[in-house]
Amino acid sequence: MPELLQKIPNAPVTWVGAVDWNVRNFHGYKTSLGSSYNAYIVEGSEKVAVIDSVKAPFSSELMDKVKQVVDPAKVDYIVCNHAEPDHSGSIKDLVKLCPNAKVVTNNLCKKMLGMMNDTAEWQWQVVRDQDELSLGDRTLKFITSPMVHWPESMYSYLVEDEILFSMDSFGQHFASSKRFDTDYEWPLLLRQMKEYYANILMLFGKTIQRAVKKVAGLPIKVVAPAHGLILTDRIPDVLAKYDDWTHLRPEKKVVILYDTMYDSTERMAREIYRGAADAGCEVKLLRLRENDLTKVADEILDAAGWAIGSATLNENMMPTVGAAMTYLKGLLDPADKPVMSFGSHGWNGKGVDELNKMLEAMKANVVTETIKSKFRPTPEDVEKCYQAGLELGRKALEHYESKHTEAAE
Ligand SMILES: Cc1cc2nc3c(=O)[nH]c(=O)nc-3n(C[C@H](O)[C@H](O)[C@H](O)COP(=O)(O)O)c2cc1C
Repeated sequence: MPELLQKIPNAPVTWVGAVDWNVRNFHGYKTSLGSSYNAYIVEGSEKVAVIDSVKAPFSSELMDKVKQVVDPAKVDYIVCNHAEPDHSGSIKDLVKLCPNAKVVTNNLCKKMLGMMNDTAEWQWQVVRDQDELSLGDRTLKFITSPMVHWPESMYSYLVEDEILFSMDSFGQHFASSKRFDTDYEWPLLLRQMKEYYANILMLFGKTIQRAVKKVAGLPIKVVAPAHGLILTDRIPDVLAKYDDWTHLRPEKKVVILYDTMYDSTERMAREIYRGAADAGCEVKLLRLRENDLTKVADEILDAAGWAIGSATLNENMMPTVGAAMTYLKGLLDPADKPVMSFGSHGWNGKGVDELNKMLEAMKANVVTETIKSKFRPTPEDVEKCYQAGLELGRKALEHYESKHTEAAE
């Protein structure tokens, strides 16, 4: 498919990745617009490097594209920035296709690739932070970026053309025949980038801040991530958004997550909604039966506060609520956003008790007493929910102020 080879303008770099039009579930993440696995060829005057590879089912596509750009025997280096199989899954085939190529990566990534592949025959060039590799008239520089997204993650930087190969950071799950941010309106790019950040990177805010600081002094004309569109025009906008997201700097927004069997918990959720809205917050009400975890993470990322409610089912919370809590426990650390819990039960209310144990385990910032109702909420329960919503809304606004004041200092 030669039409899908795309060059980065004014640079000896060709995109040779694969577009995954049909993926709708990426280890649980609902990828409504599909994705892409981006790989690149850099042609220096003396040496040629392939940067990253694609998910194994797309391997033959990558091999065909590499052959269209260069004689595989003339590929000197295969750079691996991240060992996750969606980017490293075809390295084994590249190694076979390019008999003279060394796999260039850091020591930890080398070890991980060894645990995922039979690497006995691979030739290696192990690099460290800030090492440079000459391709003749071009230079690749390697910048380690641990925990963006795994411990072995690193950036590659093409010095002369000022291109940062940013691996998972600044990526988006976005299938397209177009390759650049200039091909789309900002709101769509932003939506895909935020959803990706929330679901893949939210836990790594601090390590991403460190990595961004490490490359902040470099001139960067192009950010070429391992998923989605390549950034040329929108780099400052994206960096500003990453600054907000990595600091979990919220909007004035409260998100209420809940599930219900016979609507009593929903009645409570609606009253909390009324209270938080009266406090001055935008409020989102998400019933977890209908809203997937991808949406939950996306909404929580920029929430200043949240509430979580469940009916009691068989002495536990509802499974949809348990799934949301498990997902959020992984993504929210520290869980300093103000939160409250609530729910309806018939006789022992163990569902909300279990929910509270999970809030405790995630060291959540619980700001109101739990509200439990027996079957249908009484007028007193309804009033309690309204007041708790009001309080949650106020705490959320305080949280918003403190996060934005921190930023201004
Ligand atoms: C299948 C089933 C299992 C239940 N298990 C429990 C239970 O273990 N403990 C309890 O207190 N209530 C239990 N209940 C009662 C519900 O929690 C109660 O009806 C509650 O009001 C439901 O809230 P909802 O209207 O938000 O769905 C159960 C109800 C159903 C239908």
